[in-house]
Amino acid sequence: MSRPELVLASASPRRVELLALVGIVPDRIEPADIDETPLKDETPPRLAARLARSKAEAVAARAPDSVVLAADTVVAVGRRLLEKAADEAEAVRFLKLLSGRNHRVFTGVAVAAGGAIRHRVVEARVSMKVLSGDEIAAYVRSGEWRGKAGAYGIQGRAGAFVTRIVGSYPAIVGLPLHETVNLLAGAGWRAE
Ligand SMILES: Cc1cn([C@H]2C[C@H](O)[C@@H](COP(=O)(O)OP(=O)(O)OP(=O)(O)O)O2)c(=O)[nH]c1=O
Repeated sequence: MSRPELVLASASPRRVELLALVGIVPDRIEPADIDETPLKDETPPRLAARLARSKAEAVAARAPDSVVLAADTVVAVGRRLLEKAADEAEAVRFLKLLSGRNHRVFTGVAVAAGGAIRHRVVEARVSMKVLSGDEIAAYVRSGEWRGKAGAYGIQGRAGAFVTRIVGSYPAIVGLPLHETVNLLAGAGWRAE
């Protein structure tokens, strides 16, 4: 029996690269365009779950016979929730908040198949060294922060800012691989 089509509901190039590491190549990529505004008093893990599910549902509505995979990554520091920075000034603010502290990264991953949807939320804890004003300015100039939750990329230059992580590294980069493979297997989809 042939496998159903696998659709990745994401515009994130990192998610494609992470899937490739475990031998998963989506048949199609169709980013979901949804409103990512948090609800009032929504916790970071609930937000990551809701957005991952909404992205998967939005694309599954147009591809009911496919297996649809989506994810969402948010950063939480203290009581603050950090999504993607809108501009350089916001990126500077985010990096000042993360400097010399621990924060948490939550990635929700959702798989929709056959009218059902299942999800997981994976947490990682990240410690960052104290960042000087010059380091923040140089990092923001590099542009690497664009399109990344919390305005940094652990897989890039900001990897040198990180002193310790507890939890899933691929979840920080945008997709927890263990949970993703399990969710896909639960939906009857396995890599060849
Ligand atoms: C913390 C962190 C996040 N990120 C990325 C992962 C996600 O792509 C992005 C968070 O934004 P998301 O809204 O999760 O995803 P996206 O906008 O890139 O793509 P789509 O909504 O279409 O799926 O931040 C890194 O690449 N490295 C990091 O260290």
